[in-house]
Amino acid sequence: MANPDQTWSEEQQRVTGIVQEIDRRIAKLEEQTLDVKGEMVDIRKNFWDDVTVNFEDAAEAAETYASMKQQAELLSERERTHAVGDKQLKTLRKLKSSPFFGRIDFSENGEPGLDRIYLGIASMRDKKDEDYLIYDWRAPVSSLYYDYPPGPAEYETPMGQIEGELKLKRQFVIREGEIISLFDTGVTIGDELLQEVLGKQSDAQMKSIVATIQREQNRIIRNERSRLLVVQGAAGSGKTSAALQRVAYLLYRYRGVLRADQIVLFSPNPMFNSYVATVLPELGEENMQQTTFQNYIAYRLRKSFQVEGPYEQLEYSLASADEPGYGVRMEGIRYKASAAFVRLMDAYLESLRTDGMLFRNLSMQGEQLLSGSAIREAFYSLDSAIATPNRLKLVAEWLLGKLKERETAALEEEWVEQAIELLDKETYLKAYRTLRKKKRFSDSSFDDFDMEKSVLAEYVVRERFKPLRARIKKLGFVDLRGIFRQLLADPETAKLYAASGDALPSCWGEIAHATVARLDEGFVAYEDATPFLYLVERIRGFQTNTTVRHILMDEAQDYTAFQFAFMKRLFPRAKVTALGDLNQSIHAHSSDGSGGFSALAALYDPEETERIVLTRSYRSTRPIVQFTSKLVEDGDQIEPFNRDGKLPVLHKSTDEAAMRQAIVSRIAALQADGYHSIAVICKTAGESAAVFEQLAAQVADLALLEKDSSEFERGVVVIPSYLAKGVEFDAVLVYDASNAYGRESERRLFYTVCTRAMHELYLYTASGWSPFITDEAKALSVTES
Ligand SMILES: Nc1ncnc2c1ncn2[C@@H]1O[C@H](COP(=O)(O)OP(=O)(O)OP(=O)(O)O)[C@@H](O)[C@H]1O
Repeated sequence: MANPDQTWSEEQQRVTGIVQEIDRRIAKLEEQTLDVKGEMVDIRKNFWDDVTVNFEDAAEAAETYASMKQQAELLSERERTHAVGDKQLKTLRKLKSSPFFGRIDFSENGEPGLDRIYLGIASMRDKKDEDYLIYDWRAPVSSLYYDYPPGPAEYETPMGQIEGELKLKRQFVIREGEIISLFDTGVTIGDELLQEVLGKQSDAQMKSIVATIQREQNRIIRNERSRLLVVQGAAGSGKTSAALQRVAYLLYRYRGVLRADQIVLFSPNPMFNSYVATVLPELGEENMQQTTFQNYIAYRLRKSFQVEGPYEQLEYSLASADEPGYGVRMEGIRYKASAAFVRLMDAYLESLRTDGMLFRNLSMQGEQLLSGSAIREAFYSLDSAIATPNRLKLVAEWLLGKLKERETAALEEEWVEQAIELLDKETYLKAYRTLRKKKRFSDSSFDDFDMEKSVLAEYVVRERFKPLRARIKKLGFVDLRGIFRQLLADPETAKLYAASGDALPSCWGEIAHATVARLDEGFVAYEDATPFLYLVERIRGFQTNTTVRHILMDEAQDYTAFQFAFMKRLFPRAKVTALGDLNQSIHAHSSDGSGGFSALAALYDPEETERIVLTRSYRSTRPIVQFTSKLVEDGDQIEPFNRDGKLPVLHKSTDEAAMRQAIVSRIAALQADGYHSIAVICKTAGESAAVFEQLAAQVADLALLEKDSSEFERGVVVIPSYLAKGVEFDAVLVYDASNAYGRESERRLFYTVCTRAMHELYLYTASGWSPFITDEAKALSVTES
């Protein structure tokens, strides 16, 4: 920096100038929006005064309708203008506090002069609307800021590559229109600002990282080429942050074409949704749709079955090791998640083209109209080259024809007359109106007794057959549960469809038997839910969603090969961003690697697939990252961001009561140090509830987080291990870090738990230590008792 004081004062002058301009615009916009608001209120208040209501004849009614429509359009146009003004106001108010966070000076090859570019959360032009005072961080030129140190640099624009030299890169922290700090940076985004941001205490809400996006993260954010973008990133490497910034980028890049509701973020649980909900609004964008895969499954199956959720399955896998059938179920969970099972199911579905479809009898009030085997015959008499869903549609049409014949015959039946007599006045009138609408008769002809009778008979019969008609239209005559069950009822059946080289688990017979028993009780275990739904959709025709253009799957390591295959079919037009960390795979199905990203990548053309690896971890202090990276096998690849802090503490107590007491004292000490977000992480929900009970009396405002909690709370919480995924706390206290985390399948869960800590990490035991805390890890921590 040439002369730091002078630089500072020049930059401050610029800030002040921009703030004045923003003030002017805010005042003008406020006035305008107030006017529009007034007009809206007026229109609403006087809506009916300005509409001439007259329904005397058709012409008058048409005029009334036209004038109502005009008023409504005027109102919605005003509402739109108001919403746009409101959005602009919000952005301006944000810019007012901190107009920009970065500056780059760029000299384009072959062009005279130097472009001085200031970056902020939105663009703003000068008074004359000629030059940019601030560039949006998502503008093409802004990527220079994230991608290059001073020196040769280039960026992509829709018109092609621009090359040149970056002469200066400067960072700012500006609050309430005052520059708090300012520094020129040599490398990528300077450590100073990151130190400051990361050193802060955690919030109940995730924050935007717009000012400090790292180069690798920028590649994720701005990626446009790939159909599938896979991000493998260490714990705390900013996967979720990058995903949210990516949504904001896409909304900017494709503004006018892409709407926020065409982007879906699949997150691990409802609480996580609340945790990330403010990032986009903070950037002046609308939130994308957010959901969980479980939500979708439950929505589709809950009418017919009791469906298990992923966390119930997890609880079982963590807490039921002593129950009979545990080993078999765990093996079943692993196998049913695998790509091998997708292949088996595909082969089975293919075989149904020529044999094996099951149909229900079509009956109504005790009368069988058609037997399942007759329907089956009709199905298989159709050309097997026609896809199953289309064949079913043809069968449905045929059935509707049969139904029509049956309805005609029914018109003469005795029950019809009785039913007509029992019609109440309202139904009678309804029948009259419906038929009049269809112009079956005039007012006078309704007096005709025979006509009336025949019309009412038709009505009565149609009503009686209505549910059956609806069932046929919805293909309810296909015995989907039976078809799924058939694959399992005889364990030998599956062997016919397993691809060569794909062995069935050795205990397949027991797995199949247990699955059938559950199905017969109307219960669908979580591991069966996606395969069953896959079968349903493949047979009936996938209910695809073609409006969604982007899906982002956070914690993607927890999805099964089956779920990936399902999602691809469900959103055929969507690009996919899958973000995960194989070291944090916590579901039992992941232990054979089948839930990993290879299953996902196999679904897409390698040409359209890109993979980005993030190894730098930002969340935790260096001592915590160094400690936690010793808990997993390939941990030495994880690079800590250089932020200092205390060594993790291993606290050993003589018994559980002493352990709880130590935890209570630690919470008090952490609070005295000014930490607000503190988590006691237990292994299971059951243990969390018990620990909460015991601690609640001694820790003020202690909260228990459960799988259905929808808000991520700040403060002191007790939380089960798997729910802490994706979120972070100032300090983490791991309850019972003993052999309770002992099985190899629990290693990643243990790693996930410990990596939730930003500033301080404490592990407690009243017996021995978990085998995952190796001597190397112990050497990187402090032991106390
Ligand atoms: N470029 C960055 N600038 C500032 N903070 C960052 C940056 N990248 C990540 N962080 C911070 O690091 C923390 C972890 O980020 P995030 O939760 O996105 O990581 P993750 O990879 O999704 O983690 P995990 O897999 O462990 O859930 C957050 O507090 C986030 O704000």
